[in-house]
Amino acid sequence: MTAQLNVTTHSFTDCQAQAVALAERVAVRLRAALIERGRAVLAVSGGSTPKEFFARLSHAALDWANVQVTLVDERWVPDSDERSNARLVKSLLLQHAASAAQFVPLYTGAPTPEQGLAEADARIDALPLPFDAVILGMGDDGHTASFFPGGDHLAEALDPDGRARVLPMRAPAAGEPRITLSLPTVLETRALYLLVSGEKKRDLLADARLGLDTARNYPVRAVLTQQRVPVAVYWCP
Ligand SMILES: O=C1O[C@H](COP(=O)(O)O)[C@@H](O)[C@H](O)[C@H]1O
Repeated sequence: MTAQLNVTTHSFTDCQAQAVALAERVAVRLRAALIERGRAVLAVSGGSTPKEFFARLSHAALDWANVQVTLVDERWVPDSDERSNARLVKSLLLQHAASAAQFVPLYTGAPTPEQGLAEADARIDALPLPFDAVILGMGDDGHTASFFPGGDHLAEALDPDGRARVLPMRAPAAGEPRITLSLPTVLETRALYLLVSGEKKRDLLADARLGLDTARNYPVRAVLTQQRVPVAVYWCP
């Protein structure tokens, strides 16, 4: 018998509505965590898709001083670089009400992610996991976090029983070297969201979920088929 897949999809007619809905959902999650535990932990992706979501969430009325925000993955560049995911988060999410949040970067300033790994690992280890919410994105090649097709640490990163919290990642399509939370770390969360836009990504997700043809090998399939945490896909055209 095939196990029931753990994925629900929320489709929106436009991307503003998607961003508003996800920001409201995540704010509810963070507020609940603040009431229950006095603190909240959020991990977000970079790239271009979450911009509007970040802008919306930055205005959420909640006790941001007790919220820690980190990244699902990072390009190994300083935040002065336009490719930096930390730069994106600082410029769009950690603004307005959310400027009081504590940001925990993955980039350490070491020359390579391999050399910065121990420090990045210690930063994640110091967080009061599980995360209250993790926001994933997805590239056109089926990568999510920095789980890139052909990545040098892909198998280790996707190992459901792997012990590494963070891993370096180098891949032909990744551009610069990366650092990424491993799949088990991504799944150590009370809520998991996958924020995507466009018909191409919608079709890619459907193929990956079903394991059709080449989509069988898309790294995002590991997230869609795991049974640890329900996945809520937020999609807009
Ligand atoms: O490189 C990255 O790409 C993915 C997807 O980005 P998008 O531009 O297609 O939205 C992102 O989720 C990841 O965090 C980032 O490092």
